[in-house]
Amino acid sequence: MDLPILDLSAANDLTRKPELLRQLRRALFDIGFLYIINHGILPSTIDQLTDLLPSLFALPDEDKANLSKLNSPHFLGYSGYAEETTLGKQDLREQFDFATELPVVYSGSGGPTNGHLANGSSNGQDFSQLYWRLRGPNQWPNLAGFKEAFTTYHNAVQELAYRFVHLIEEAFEIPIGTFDHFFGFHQPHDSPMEGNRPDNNDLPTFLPPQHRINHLRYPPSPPNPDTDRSQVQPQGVGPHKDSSGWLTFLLQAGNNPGLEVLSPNNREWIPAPPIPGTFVVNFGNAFEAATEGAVRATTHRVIAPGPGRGDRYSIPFFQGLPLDMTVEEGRANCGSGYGVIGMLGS
Ligand SMILES: O=C(O)CCC(=O)C(=O)O
Ligand SMILES: [Fe+2]
Repeated sequence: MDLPILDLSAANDLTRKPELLRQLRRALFDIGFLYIINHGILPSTIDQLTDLLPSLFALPDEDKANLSKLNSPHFLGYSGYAEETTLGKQDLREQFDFATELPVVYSGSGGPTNGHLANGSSNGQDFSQLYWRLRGPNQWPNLAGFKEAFTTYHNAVQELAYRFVHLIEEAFEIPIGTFDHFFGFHQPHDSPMEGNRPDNNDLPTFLPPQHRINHLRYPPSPPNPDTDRSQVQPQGVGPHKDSSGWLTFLLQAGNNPGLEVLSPNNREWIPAPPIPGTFVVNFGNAFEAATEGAVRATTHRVIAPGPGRGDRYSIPFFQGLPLDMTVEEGRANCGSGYGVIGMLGS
């Protein structure tokens, strides 16, 4: 089984669009993983960021320590090689985690005053729940051009993500813009795209969410005479579903393979090698919950490069959701309001 490759240029061509939407429906319900090509992001936007990855990871240890995620209540920053684990086993990668640059809103102990954003504005919202601590600014590395390259990339993938959510709505045959309010767009005209949801008046309002963008380096594993079979395939990151976010847009930078996707019958690992000009798209746990399992948050893993290979770099963009949104609110939009996605998938 190969993963489908969807050509997003068909979205602008009325003769090709129906087939694109059919492919998208199949991909959503069958495997939950796909590639997109002709996605509209400029190669220069991608290259400016990926060209900086070797220098980012070559920063002195002291700089990395200063940027440690442990310094950040928002869990943004650096974590060192093999410091994180999946299923009790070390992930053989190091990473810098960044996110949409946003001010602190948390108003519990140590945060700004209840109901006031850190920039002084008040919207009457209660930000005392601990989960609001997750929202806040980045720790920026001292690396010329990085913040600018990151910000340009962030904005471009955010726009792609919202455009892609609209395509999913079309594939589900629910009104375009149904999910817009998850992303802080309260009226269709707030949306960067022309959403046409009929009636938004009764919907809860949310702050625009924070997207998280991890920058990952998987170094080649050293030659290992160990006969332990678990060492034969070094764990870059162990089998998991994406927990933070709605959709994931993964950029595999360079040509080092390693990503594998669990097949629908849970019996085999399907390789998802880098394909130039593409992103890999998959769905997070929240999407699975909101569609009551109709769209799967598919398990995947990364095998770290073997001895003698180069570093593998990748950049997953986890599309954020409002921290105060409940599963019921997610479901209400997928189900009773506009058509039952659970039934579409069955
Ligand atoms: O590095 C990759 O290709 C995938 C990483 C991943 O699945 C994750 O960080 O959630
Ligand atoms: Fe993942």
